[in-house]
Amino acid sequence: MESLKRPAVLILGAGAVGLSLAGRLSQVATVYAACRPVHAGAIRDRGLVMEGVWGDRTVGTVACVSGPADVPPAVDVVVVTAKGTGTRAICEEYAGVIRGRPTASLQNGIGNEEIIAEYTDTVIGGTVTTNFSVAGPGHVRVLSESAPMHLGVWSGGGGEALGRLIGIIRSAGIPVEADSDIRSGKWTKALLNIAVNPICALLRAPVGAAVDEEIREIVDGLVRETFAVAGAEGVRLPWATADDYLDYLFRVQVPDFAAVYPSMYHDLRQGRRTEIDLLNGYIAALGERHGIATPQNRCIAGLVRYAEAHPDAR
Ligand SMILES: NC(=O)C1=CN([C@@H]2O[C@H](COP(=O)(O)OP(=O)(O)OC[C@H]3O[C@@H](n4cnc5c(N)ncnc54)[C@H](OP(=O)(O)O)[C@@H]3O)[C@@H](O)[C@H]2O)C=CC1
Ligand SMILES: CC(C)(CO)C(=O)C(=O)O
Repeated sequence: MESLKRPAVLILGAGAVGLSLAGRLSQVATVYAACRPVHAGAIRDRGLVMEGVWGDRTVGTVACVSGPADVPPAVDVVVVTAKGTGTRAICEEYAGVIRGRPTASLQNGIGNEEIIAEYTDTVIGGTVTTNFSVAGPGHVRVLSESAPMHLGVWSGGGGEALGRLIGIIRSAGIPVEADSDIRSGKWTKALLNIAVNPICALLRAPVGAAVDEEIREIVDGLVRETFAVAGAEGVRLPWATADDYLDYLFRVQVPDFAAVYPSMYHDLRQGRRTEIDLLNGYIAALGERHGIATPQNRCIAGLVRYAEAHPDAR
């Protein structure tokens, strides 16, 4: 007989994405969120405040954890939403919890699932094409949503776990689809981040800045180089050519996110390391390996690294 137990989800690295997800999933699951004390304190005091397209509400049922000792054995599935710069550290910290449990990543960039796979057999890759930000302690804002979440088995026999996780997310009312080629899915999402995240972070501009004639030419170069590198890596993207993707980017994605700031913008403003080496920096490094010139990605990655290191430049 099917168990009627409420599923239990642990979210590792709960900030803009993870707390928003925790707020929604807590309608249908028991949710534990590993977050920083500033969020945990506010959430314990008055609940998690959510605003935007995922609903305006205060959620009183998210349980914040401050270390693996706080995590109960009943957890069924783990979802990592830390920045890619913190994936290894959080996997190390929660290694005993992750081991033996299906663990999903909703992070941007390339390389997180490989790290998680060092800690558990069943890894689920994922993407989320929605804009989240932290408005204050224990307070998140969800603005534009452009596509359903995508989840797919990365490694291990995770078909059943994938189905369960999709069921939980869908029953919370979040649009989600199974992706039979999540490696390509991660690259597909990365195209958008490569195209707009560093530019908006450096210019302190929302995504709509990409339509400016001068900026559009740079975006064009970043995307063309990424297509060339993806081709050399044997990644199958849903668009046959860079021009086809650029058409989608400027017709759908840029308008959907025109007024909002991407995650890398917040990283630079707050003096945090960015995910540049999982995005444009990764393309530049792979390009070098394949003998493909990636001057635009090298240039933008260098500018972001400089801004990371020099407070006056951000
Ligand atoms: N924001 C967005 O619109 C979107 C973001 N993404 C991706 O999702 C991922 C998360 O992004 P986002 O939510 O914006 O990032 P945030 O920085 O808002 O959230 C991550 C949170 O995890 C915390 N954290 C890191 N390590 C630990 C730890 N060991 N224990 C407890 N807390 C920890 C961070 O704290 P601290 O900062 O102190 O390290 C931070 O509060 C990224 O890969 C991003 O690119 C994907 C789609 C949209
Ligand atoms: C889709 C987008 C641009 C939403 O903000 C994102 O992935 C990010 O901010 O990193």
